[in-house]
Amino acid sequence: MTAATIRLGTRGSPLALAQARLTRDALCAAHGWVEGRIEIVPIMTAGDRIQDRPLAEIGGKALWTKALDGALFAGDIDFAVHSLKDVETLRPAGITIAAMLPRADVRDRLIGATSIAALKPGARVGTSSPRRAAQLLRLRPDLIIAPIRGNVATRLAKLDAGEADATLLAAAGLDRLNQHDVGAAIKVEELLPAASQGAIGIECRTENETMRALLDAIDCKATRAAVCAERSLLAELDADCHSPVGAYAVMRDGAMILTAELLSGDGALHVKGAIVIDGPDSAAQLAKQLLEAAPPELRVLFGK
Ligand SMILES: NCc1[nH]cc(CCC(=O)O)c1CC(=O)O
Repeated sequence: MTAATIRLGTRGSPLALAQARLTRDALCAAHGWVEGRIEIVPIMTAGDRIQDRPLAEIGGKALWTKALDGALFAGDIDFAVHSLKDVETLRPAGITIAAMLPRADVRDRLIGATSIAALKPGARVGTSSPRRAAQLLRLRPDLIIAPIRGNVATRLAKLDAGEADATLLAAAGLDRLNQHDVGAAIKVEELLPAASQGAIGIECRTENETMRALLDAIDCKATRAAVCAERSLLAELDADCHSPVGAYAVMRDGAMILTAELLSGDGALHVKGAIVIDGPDSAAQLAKQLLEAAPPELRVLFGK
C-alpha cells in the first residue's frame, strides 16, 4: 500500500470514538505505522440523531450500521469499527468482518446498588434492553423497568437526576471510557451477556483484499470463535434487539462452551442451556434444543 491515509469510519459517540482510537492504535502497532496514517471519520447515524424514542421502534440495530455500510460502499471510508453487539447477524454480501479486537469484560455492571439482591423493593431500573429487563424481572419481579436511552454519560446523568434508581451498562463500554470504578460487575451466571458483548468488530468491503490482509494482522481468533458461536445462535433464532436472549461462549478446560437463554419480556418464562462447540452447527443445535425445551408460550414469542 502507498503511504496515503486510510480512513476509519465510526459512529460519533464518545464510546465509538474510544473504540476507533483502540482500533487505530492496534493497526498502527501491528504495521509499524505512525498514528497519522489513519484518519478517524465520525459518521452520524439515525440511531445517534433520534434520541427520544425506543431503539426497537425506530428500526433496531440496522440503524447503527446502515450509515457506515453506505460510506464503505461509496468509498468515503476504507474500513469501519462497530460494537459487534449492535451489528445485525446478517450483513450485506459485500461487507466482511475482517477483524475482531480482543474481547473486553463481557459482564454487565449495575449502577445504583451493589448487587441485584440489594436493590430496594420496587426500585426503578432504567434500561431499554429487553434482555436486561427480562433477566432482572425474572430475578426480581418487584422491580419497575423504565426505558432509558442515550450514551453512557447521558444515562449516568439521568440516574443522577433521579429518572431511575439504578441502571445496567456493559462493563466493556464503561472501561473503555475509563469509568473503571462505576458500578458493580454482575457475574455471568446471574446476568448472561448479550451475544457479542464486549467485542469490537472491524469491517471492510469484501472485495478490498488489501484492507482485509491489513486487518487480518489484528484479528483475535479466540474472540472470533466465541463471538461467531454466539452470533450463529442468534441467527438461528432470527433474534435481534427485540429479543430477550443471552448468549455467551467461553473456553473452559480446552473446550468452547456456549451458554444461552431465552426469556419472555416479563421474565416469567425462561429456558437456559449450554453446548460444547465442536463444529459449525453446534450453536444452531443449541438454539433448537432451547426452543424444544421451552414452554409453548415462550416458543411462540420466538415465532416457532
Ligand atoms: N447497545 C449499546 C451498546 N453497544 C455496545 C455497548 C458497550 C460495549 C460492548 O458491549 O462492547 C453498549 C452500551 C451498553 O450496553 O451498556
